[in-house]
Amino acid sequence: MQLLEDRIRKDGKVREGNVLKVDSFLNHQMDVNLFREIGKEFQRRFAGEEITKILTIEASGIGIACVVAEIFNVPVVFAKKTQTKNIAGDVYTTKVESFTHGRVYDIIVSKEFLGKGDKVLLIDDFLANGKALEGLATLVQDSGAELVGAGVVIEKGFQIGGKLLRDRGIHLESLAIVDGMDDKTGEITFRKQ
Ligand SMILES: O=P(O)(O)OC[C@H]1O[C@H](OP(=O)(O)OP(=O)(O)O)[C@H](O)[C@@H]1O
Ligand SMILES: O=c1[nH]c(=O)c2nc[nH]c2[nH]1
Repeated sequence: MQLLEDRIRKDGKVREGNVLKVDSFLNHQMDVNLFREIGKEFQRRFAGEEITKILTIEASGIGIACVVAEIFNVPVVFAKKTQTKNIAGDVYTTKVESFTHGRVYDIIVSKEFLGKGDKVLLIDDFLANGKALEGLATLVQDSGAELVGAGVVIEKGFQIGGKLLRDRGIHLESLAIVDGMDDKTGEITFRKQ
């Protein structure tokens, strides 16, 4: 998606440890006009698919998932990374290693909000090692819902997640795939799609 690649080149910062910092428009401050264009692009790429629910994971997936859910006119559910009193009880749960927090979370979704009959599109801001999306796919599977596909805003194509998910046969759409980035020069290379 050209608009997104241009924005990453303009405002993205390459950091040590394979981190691309895009917090001025994607996952801290959020440019909702850009989000709307991203949502429309997901709508185009998943046209013809029946989708009844969007599923994401806190925290950084929530903003973009809400805009996508509005465009698809379906509810959005986010997996929580911490057990809270008001969600105790019947939950689907699995372990996810967080890329930026450097720790493992027991993520949870209430059984009330995911189950048989749901046709689920996963949405997230980033795909790196694939832990977050794999965890969400596991929750969908455990719930008996159908996994329609996964949409991510930025895939770091030099990390393993995209390959793992595509090898599992998941319909994955990444709006920008970064194939290389250099923290010394700041250079970012995108995959031609
Ligand atoms: O493909 P992966 O290796 O799983 O990386 C992608 C995940 O990493 C980030 O979450 P993270 O837990 O790092 O931070 P957040 O709490 O800001 O969402 C991002 O929001 C994705 O969910
Ligand atoms: O802001 C971010 N930059 C990244 O490179 C990344 N990888 C996973 N999650 C991420 N979030």
